[in-house]
Amino acid sequence: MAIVFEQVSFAYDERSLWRHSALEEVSLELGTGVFAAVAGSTGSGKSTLLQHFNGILKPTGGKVRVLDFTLQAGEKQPPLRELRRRVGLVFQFPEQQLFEDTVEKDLCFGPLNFGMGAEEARERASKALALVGLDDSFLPRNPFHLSGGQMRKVAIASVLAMDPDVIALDEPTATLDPQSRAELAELLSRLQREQGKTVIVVTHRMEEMLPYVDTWIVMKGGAKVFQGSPAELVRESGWLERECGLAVPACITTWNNIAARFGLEDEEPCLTSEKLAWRVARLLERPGQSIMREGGG
Ligand SMILES: Nc1ncnc2c1ncn2[C@@H]1O[C@H](COP(=O)(O)OP(=O)(O)OP(=O)(O)O)[C@@H](O)[C@H]1O
Repeated sequence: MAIVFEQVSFAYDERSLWRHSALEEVSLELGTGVFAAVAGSTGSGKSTLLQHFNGILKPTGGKVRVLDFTLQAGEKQPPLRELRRRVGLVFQFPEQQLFEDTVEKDLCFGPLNFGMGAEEARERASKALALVGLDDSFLPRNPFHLSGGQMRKVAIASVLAMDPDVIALDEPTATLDPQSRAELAELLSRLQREQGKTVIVVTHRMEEMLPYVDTWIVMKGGAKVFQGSPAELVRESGWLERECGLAVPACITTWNNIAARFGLEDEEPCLTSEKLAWRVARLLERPGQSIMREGGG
């Protein structure tokens, strides 16, 4: 397992009057090499959960195991430097990730900090930049003078430059244009499929990640209320939408309607518009079939 949470609780300002509980006894397991996504309404604890993956936050109750590292409430913490080399975390706001006056320095910071030579660090920087669709002309630029979308891509590249085993990203597609959003989802999927990376994405836009995700986690009020495959998510989507404020993608709702109409509940759901269109076309080829219910409903 890449990540195991055992009854993990976390409270901000734990010892003060302003104590605020953000995670409540969360248990979960994520296998090595999975593509997982974390959904849930605003304030449900997604970012707090993610920040436990590389020790930015440490549990105030329970135990977190990430790769070979264990973070346990009340126990001595493992060396965080090595944990952070192997688990890259892309923050919700790129300004939290970038601090140098050139993109090159920001991208080389991690590799240099972990002992690489200047040339290798620069190669890593250039490669990571290319992965997110930016060329070397960005290297001398000030990251704080870039557009919001470019800045986010640089923040993602700064994590990729470290070549971590686990990549955790907090709403990475926010501020990206539609094409860049699709390219990023595809890139993350490639890193998972071709390089065996474990990828975890916090997202409010479930539809973007639907074709790629193996495991969905849904948070509510600091608790994990759901973990399952895409097919299980589809089956449970009604109450997740009602009870957890989840913005269930239109293709899930459409699939559920089609599955109910044609008795396909046991079939693997079609979760992209292309697959849905193809499946509906096949259904309509059946003799005497119509997509409309009798009476036009
Ligand atoms: N630094 C902090 N100090 C005190 N409380 C905090 C802090 N950061 C977050 N919280 C609180 O912890 C709870 C969980 O916040 P968190 O940011 O993890 O939620 P989230 O699901 O990621 O929300 P969003 O979708 O809006 O980013 C919220 O009630 C939030 O107000």
